[in-house]
Amino acid sequence: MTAKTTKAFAPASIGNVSLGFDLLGAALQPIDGTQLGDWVEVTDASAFSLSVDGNFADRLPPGIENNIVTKCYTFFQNKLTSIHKAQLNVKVHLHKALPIGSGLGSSASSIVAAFYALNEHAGKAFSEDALLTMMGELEGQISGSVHYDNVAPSYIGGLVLMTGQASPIAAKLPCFDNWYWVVCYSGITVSTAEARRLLPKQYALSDTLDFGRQLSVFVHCLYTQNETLAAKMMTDVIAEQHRKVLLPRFDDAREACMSNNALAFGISGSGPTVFAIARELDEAKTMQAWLEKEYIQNSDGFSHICQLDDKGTTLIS
Ligand SMILES: Nc1ncnc2c1ncn2[C@@H]1O[C@H](COP(=O)(O)OP(=O)(O)O)[C@@H](O)[C@H]1O
Ligand SMILES: N[C@@H](CCOP(=O)(O)O)C(=O)O
Repeated sequence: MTAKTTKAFAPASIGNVSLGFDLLGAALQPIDGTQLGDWVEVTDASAFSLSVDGNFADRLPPGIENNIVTKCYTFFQNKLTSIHKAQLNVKVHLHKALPIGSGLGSSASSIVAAFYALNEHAGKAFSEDALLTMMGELEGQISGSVHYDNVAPSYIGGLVLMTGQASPIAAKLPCFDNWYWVVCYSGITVSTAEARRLLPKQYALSDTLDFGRQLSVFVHCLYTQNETLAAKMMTDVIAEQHRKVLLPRFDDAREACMSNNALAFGISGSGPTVFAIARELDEAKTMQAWLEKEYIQNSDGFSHICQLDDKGTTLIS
């Protein structure tokens, strides 16, 4: 008899989306069909083990105990035992396709794929919010504080707003179906935890007023489909000015994309990936060509033209 196997794919994501620090995130699907994200496979076995492959597997910390997927398994198993008095005897395989410290929600993608596959394998033992809480907890262990703006979109798909409540933790928003999201990973590494330490502990009242105004007007625009006003709200008063020092050629990249009709441009998560929004595919291609030539720093870098991935995490075969 063949052992039961469950395999889940979790897409890359843009945290913050410029105007929603820790509160807004978007899941990505390259338009050329590339699978931009990690997958995790769980198979019945007598004892836990973790194997890893994929383009960025060799950049993971050595030792399976240091891989976030092992920590996900332990965390899930403890919850399963304490709440359902059950045991999940499995081996786990991680396909690491997303570069680490890239600003594309790399750790989130591994975490989400792992929890999703474990939960499906355990017969959907936990609800969506219970599982999302676990994902946020593990993401917090990596970055130093719990934030859902990568795990939530990677899990449920689309453009997602965090509620700050235990249930629902996240709400999917409408967006503009015609938008192309051009992402470019420069190839260097930025630690999310370190990029968070760069931020001030307190902000000026004027910045907090701008933050609240921008996010609320943006959400209004999504529901009224006012693309022009929505795009005007997409600037970052919280993180960009403090983090862009870590990103060589960030200002040049903004200038190049905006002068090619980008609706918005910003840092994806904590960077170094940047994103630009284009209304037309030929404009997206022009921005991508510039970013590939000028923003990428080494052979690890890449760029994709994406749309929002509305499905989020899915089972794959
Ligand atoms: N499966 C994994 N995927 C990504 N990072 C992992 C994984 N397991 C452990 N790590 C560690 O977690 C940290 C992730 O760093 P972080 O800057 O948060 O990356 P990202 O922003 O790409 O999620 C790194 O220190 C990395 O070595
Ligand atoms: N809101 C977080 C998002 C981090 O995203 P990542 O992809 O860089 O891990 C932050 O800005 O710190």
